[in-house]
Amino acid sequence: MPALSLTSCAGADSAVSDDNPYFAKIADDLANRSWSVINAALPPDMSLGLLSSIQQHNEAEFTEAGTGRSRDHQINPFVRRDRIRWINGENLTEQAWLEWASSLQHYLNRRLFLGLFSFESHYAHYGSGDFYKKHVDAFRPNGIERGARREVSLVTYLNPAWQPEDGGELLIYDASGQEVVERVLPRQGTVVVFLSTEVPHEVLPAKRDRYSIAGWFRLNGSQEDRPDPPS
Ligand SMILES: O=C(O)CCC(=O)C(=O)O
Ligand SMILES: [Fe+2]
Repeated sequence: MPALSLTSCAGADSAVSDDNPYFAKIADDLANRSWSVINAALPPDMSLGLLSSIQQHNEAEFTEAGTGRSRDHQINPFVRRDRIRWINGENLTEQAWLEWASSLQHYLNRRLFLGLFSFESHYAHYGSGDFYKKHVDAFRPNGIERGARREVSLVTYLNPAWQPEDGGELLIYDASGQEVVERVLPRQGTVVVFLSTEVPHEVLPAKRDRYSIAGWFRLNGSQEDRPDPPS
């Protein structure tokens, strides 16, 4: 059902200058089934740089991750246990990551007319035993909610040589949330992209330190009385 709401415009592709070979596959997958998993999609030097960047930060700089936005924000250790640190482009690797995400954003806007407006992302560290229960990253607008809703989620993994016995798999469910349609090993370079309101997913308990980045492309949340981003 969600796939129907996306109009894919293959013809526009030829006018797109980005030649990242993975972007077309991501756009096709989003249009056809709302989610995409691509192995080795992030350049290895970027994954390695991001891993060393996350490891250079003191654990004290990471905060317990919560759920819900602003006033509804809650820390709930029964739902998720990872610790996060927002990425602000403070070194060359982080800047390269933000540029990579920005070219994907522009590609998806041109191919699928998504109107993605901004991007935010954080490192996530799941220690041994940490998990994130089944959830969606955003709820469909209900006419009351204000602000820039998360539209497309982007996740990438930083651990080299992750093995099945290390746990921490990402489970992707069908729209009903009942059936697992894909199990993703959190291996360095793998990129997962999905429609934030449409794809229930879950992180199984990790059995060793699991390093990743989770990010979201948002729609423009400007209101007459309030510019986006809110000050
Ligand atoms: O790390 C993952 O595999 C997914 C993380 C996630 O679902 C989230 O941060 O919302
Ligand atoms: Fe999520």
